[in-house]
Amino acid sequence: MLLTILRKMKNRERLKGLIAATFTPMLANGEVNYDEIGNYARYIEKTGINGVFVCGTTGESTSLTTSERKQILSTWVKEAKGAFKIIAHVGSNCQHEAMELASHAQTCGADGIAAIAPSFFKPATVTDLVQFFKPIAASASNLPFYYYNMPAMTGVNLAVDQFLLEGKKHIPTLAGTKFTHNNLMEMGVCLALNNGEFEVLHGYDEILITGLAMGAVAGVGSTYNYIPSVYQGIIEAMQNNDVEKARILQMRSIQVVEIIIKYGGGVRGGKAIMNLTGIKCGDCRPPISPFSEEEYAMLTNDLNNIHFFK
Ligand SMILES: CC(=O)N[C@H](C=O)[C@@H](O)[C@H](O)[C@H](O)CO
Ligand SMILES: CC(=O)C(=O)O
Repeated sequence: MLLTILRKMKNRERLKGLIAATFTPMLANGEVNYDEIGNYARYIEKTGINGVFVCGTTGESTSLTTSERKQILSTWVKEAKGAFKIIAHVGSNCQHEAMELASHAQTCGADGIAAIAPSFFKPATVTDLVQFFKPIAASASNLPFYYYNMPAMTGVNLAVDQFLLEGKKHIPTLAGTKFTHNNLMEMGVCLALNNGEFEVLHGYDEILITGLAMGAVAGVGSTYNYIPSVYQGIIEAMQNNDVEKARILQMRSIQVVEIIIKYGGGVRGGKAIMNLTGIKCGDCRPPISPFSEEEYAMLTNDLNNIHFFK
């Protein structure tokens, strides 16, 4: 059994390119708009994005019930029809809920799972974190497991390289980390471990160029949803050693990120941009406030000023 898992993990396909962190479409009454996921999936397929990261930060997982998270994931799997990869975020402050989500992700046909650190009661040590994740990963024993590292949101800033090394001893499916942090030294150390044993998925879109420079080959991001060609261009330019071109494109992404920050960040501002680009994502759930008509007008104006729609 363990040997089979280890063999499968060794031969697994590594993630490459852009993985869009999906927004969760919502109706005016605050319910999840499952019907829109089909349009969303066809849009993703058209853009050439390599995969989606479902119900992460951008998908407002912490504002969803476990049963909603399951239904959102199943809908994505159904609508993707195998055209792109599906990584299910199963993290929760409640280990048992995360285990339930992980087991569901495997049953419904996701390609991998990821989990963020618990952030109310925080793990004090790397060992605590490994022990927290162990049964979660084991609940989807055929799927690669990624540790979603995001200290700015969780307040958990344990050494990721140590987590990977210690985690591997207890979590046979541990594939790597989704690294949403500005500590590029730590990122480099993770990438270099055991001659590149672990996948390190780049986190912050506005500095994708730096992650690629360190050696990352895949990224998970919210703005990939609406400016995929900018990031596809950055990846291509870096592959061609055209740093200057990559930098120009990265500055383009920064212009857009500056605007979303003005409107409350990647989740709130990003969801509003999705609405403007034609995928009906609606508003966020409380405590993130709804977007007013005035704000939509201001946002459109800001985006026009940087020729976003061209
Ligand atoms: C908080 C959050 O959603 N982080 C995302 C993923 O790591 C990023 O894609 C950011 O949204 C993006 O880099 C804009 O800051
Ligand atoms: C961006 C990202 O990784 C998330 O939404 O979780």
